[in-house]
Amino acid sequence: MAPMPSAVAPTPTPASLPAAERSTVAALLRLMPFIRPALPRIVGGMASALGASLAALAIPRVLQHLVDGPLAEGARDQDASALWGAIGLVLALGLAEAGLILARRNLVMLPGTKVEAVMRMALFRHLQDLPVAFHDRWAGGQLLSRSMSDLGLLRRWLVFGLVQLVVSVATVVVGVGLLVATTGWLGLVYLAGAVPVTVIAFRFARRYRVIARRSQDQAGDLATTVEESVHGIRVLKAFGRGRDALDSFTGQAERLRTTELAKARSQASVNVALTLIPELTLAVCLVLGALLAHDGQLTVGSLTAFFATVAVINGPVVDLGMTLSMTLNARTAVDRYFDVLTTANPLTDPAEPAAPGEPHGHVRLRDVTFRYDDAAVPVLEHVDLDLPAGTTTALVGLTGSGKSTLAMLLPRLYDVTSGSVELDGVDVRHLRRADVRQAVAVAFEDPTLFSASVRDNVLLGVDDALPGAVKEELLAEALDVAQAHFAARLPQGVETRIGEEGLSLSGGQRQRLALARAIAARPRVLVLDDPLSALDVATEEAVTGRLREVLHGTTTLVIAHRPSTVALADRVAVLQDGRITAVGTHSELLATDAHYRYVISSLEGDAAEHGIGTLAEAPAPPDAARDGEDETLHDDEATGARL
Ligand SMILES: Nc1ncnc2c1ncn2[C@@H]1O[C@H](COP(=O)(O)OP(=O)(O)OP(=O)(O)O)[C@@H](O)[C@H]1O
Repeated sequence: MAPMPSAVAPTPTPASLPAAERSTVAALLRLMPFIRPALPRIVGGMASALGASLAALAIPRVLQHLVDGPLAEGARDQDASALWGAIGLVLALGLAEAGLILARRNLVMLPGTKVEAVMRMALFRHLQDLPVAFHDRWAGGQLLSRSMSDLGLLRRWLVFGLVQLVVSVATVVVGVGLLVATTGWLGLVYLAGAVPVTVIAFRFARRYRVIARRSQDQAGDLATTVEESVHGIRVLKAFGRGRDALDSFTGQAERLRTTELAKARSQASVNVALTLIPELTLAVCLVLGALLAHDGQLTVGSLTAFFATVAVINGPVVDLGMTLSMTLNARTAVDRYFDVLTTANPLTDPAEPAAPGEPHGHVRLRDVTFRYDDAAVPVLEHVDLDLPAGTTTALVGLTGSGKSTLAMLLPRLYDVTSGSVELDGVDVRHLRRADVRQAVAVAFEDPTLFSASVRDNVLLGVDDALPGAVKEELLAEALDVAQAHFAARLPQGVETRIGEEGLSLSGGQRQRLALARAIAARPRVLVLDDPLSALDVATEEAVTGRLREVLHGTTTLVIAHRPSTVALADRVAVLQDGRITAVGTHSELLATDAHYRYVISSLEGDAAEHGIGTLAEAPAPPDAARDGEDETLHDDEATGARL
C-alpha cells in the first residue's frame, strides 16, 4: 500500500527541549507577567484558603479543651456554659472555614479565565506577527493545542492547583508544627512519615514531567492530523484513502492513549504510596498515642486533638499526587506556550523606518539571492529584475524555478538572503511592514478565503477608515473586474457568509474573489501568482480584458502558467534555475531565447490539452508581434521536463 500523505504523518515540535533544563518553579515563574495583574486576587484566594485551613486546624485545639475541660470526668455537671461556648466556637470555626472556601473560589475563578484569555490573545498576536517561514515549519495542530488545551490546563492550575499547592504545603507545615509542639514524640513520629513521602514525590515529579510533555506533544500531533484530514477530506475521499487516514489516526490516538495510561499509572502508584504512608504512620501513632495516654503522658484531649489534626493534614498529603501532577502538566503547558511565544521574529520593522518613496510603484530586485531556512541550496541566485512603475511583467519559468518564491519577496513575506528588494527606491527592509503591504497586494494561485461575508473577504486589504460609499465602489469594481458577478446571485448577495476557507464556492469562484481582493486594495504593486488558473476560457478572457484596463498605472508582476496570462504583460522575464536569464517582449524572447520558446511551447501544449486559449487565440500583448512563434524548439530542451 502506498504511504499515507503527510496529512496524517506525525509532525515535529521544534524548539521544545531547551526548556527542559529549567526547574519547575523557574518555568512557572515565566507566567509572572501574565499573572501580575491578577496577583491581588490570587493572593487573596490563597489567604482565604489558608484561613480555611487554619480554621480547620483550630477545631482540634477547641476539641482538646472540650475533652480535657467540660467533658472531663467530674466537670460535666458544673461547666455547661463552657461546654456550649466550645460547641459554639467549633460551629463558628466550621462556618468560617466554609465561608473562606467559598471566598477562595470566587476570588480565583475570575483571574484564572482572564489570564487564560490574555495569554491566548498574546499567542495569537505573536502567531500573526511571525513570518511565513515560521508557519512553514510548525504544524497547525501543535499551535492549536498550545492555544487551546495547554492554556485550559494552565487556567485550571491557576484556579485550583496553584492555590491548592501553596495551601497544602502551609497546612502540612503548620499542622505538623502543632503536632510536634503539643504532643512531642508523637508528633515527631508522624513527621518521620514525611521523609518517604518527600522522596516519592520527587521521584514521581521527575518521571511524570517527561510523560506529561510526551502526552501534550502527541495531543498536538493528533490535532494536526484531525485538522489536515478535515482540510483534505475531499482528496482523501476522492482517492479512497479515508480508511488509511483512519488507520493512521487510530495509530496516533493509540500512542496517545498509551502515554495517557502511563501517566495514569504513574499517578496511581504515587497515590497509593501517598495514601498508604500517612495511614501507616497514623496506625503507628494510634498505638503509640494510646500507650502514652494510658501512661498519663498525654491527656485524652491531646490525643483527640492529635487525631483530629492528622485528619486535617492527611487530606493535602493524599491529594499531593494530584496537585503535583496538575502542577507538572501546567509546567509542560508553560514550556510549550513559551516555545512559540519566545520564537524571535527575524522579519521585523526597522527601529527607524524610512519614509516611503514617491508612490509610483517602481520595484527593483538587486542581486537577490534567497534560500529557505531548511534548504541546502538557494532557490534564487543573483536575481536582478527591474519592474518600472506602471508596467506589467509576466514571470515565466518551469515549475519549481522559483517564481512564487520571488513573488513573495515583494510584499516581504520572506526576507532576501542577500541583495535587496526596493520599492520606489527604498529597501523594503527599511520600511514599516504595514507600509510595504499596503503598497503591494498579492493574489495567490491557491486562494485563501475566510469564514466571513463575500464583502469582508474582498475588502480585507482596504483601509477601514475609508467612507462606506468609497468601499462600496471598490467592492463593486473589484467584483466586476474579477468577473465575480456570481456574488450578487448568492443567497444574501455580497453579505453571504462563505463557508470555512471558502469551500462552499467552486475553485474558480474562490480564485476570482481572491483576485477581487487584491484589486480592491488598490495597491501600487500587484502580484498575481497565476490568478486565473481555475477559470474557463471565456471567463479568463473577460477577466483578462478588464484587468488590462485596471492594471493601467499599477506595477504588476504576473506569474504565468498559461499563454493567455502572458498576454496580459508588456514584457516577460524568464526565470531559469533561480536566475533571470532574459527579459524582453514576448516576440523578442520568442526570437532570441530558446528556453523561453521551450517554456511557451510547453504552456501552449498544456493549454491545448486542457482546451485553454493559446497566445494565438488570446488578446495580443500591446507590443508583442506574433513573429517567431513558429520557431522550433532546441532538441535538448524539447525532451525536458514539462511545466
Ligand atoms: N516553504 C518552503 N520551504 C522550503 N523549500 C521551498 C518552500 N517553498 C518552495 N520551496 C522550494 O523552492 C523551489 C521553488 O518553489 P516555487 O514555489 O517558488 O516554484 P515555482 O516556480 O513557483 O513553481 P510552480 O510553477 O510549480 O508554482 C522548489 O524547489 C520548492 O520545493
